[in-house]
Amino acid sequence: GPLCHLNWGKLFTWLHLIEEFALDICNHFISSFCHVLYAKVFIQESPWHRLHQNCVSHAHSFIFAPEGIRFCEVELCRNASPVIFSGIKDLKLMKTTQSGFENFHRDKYTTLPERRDRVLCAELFLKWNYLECTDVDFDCIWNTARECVLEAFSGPPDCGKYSPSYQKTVNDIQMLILEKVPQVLLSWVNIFLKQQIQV
Ligand SMILES: O=c1[nH]c(=O)c2[nH]c(=O)[nH]c2[nH]1
Repeated sequence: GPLCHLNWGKLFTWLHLIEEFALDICNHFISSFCHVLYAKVFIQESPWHRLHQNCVSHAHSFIFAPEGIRFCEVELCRNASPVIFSGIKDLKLMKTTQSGFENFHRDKYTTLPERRDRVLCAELFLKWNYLECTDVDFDCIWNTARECVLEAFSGPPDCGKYSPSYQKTVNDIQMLILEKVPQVLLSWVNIFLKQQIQV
């Protein structure tokens, strides 16, 4: 499409942060074409890490790190401020204990028993947007948000933290992000259960 006509070499020299790169692309289309009123760009990183054998970097082999994929969505309307979302997807986490599902509403159709101990294996998706889009340290905020997820999901290393439902954990993650990252306006968090092994 029209992207083929961009000078990719030049664009890549601007590529420090995916959020800034996405905003550059939105600005490019809005400023280049007067009939373009709205632009939306989605970018996700591919976290390939070079393999190491006995502390020697491999010449050509890489491993895809499943540490969560960083992405952003930037929306820009002509004559308006951009809306920037940053997020983490495909973050796989597991708790082998300290997870249950209890105290949920029951009716005559409910068959699911309450659980006080189960293995919770989950894939997380989260994104957030910003109160202000200027002078934002996107890298630092992304790392802090990720630490909030890991901390709220797992609790202290020695004893952990009991989760009575993944919904409660979603809420804990969101509360911690709002507490630790004042630049965040709203956050969206989803936990998809992958496997539930009842204990
Ligand atoms: O934490 C949980 N929340 C649910 O809503 C749910 N539903 C289900 O089958 N297992 C679970 N676990």
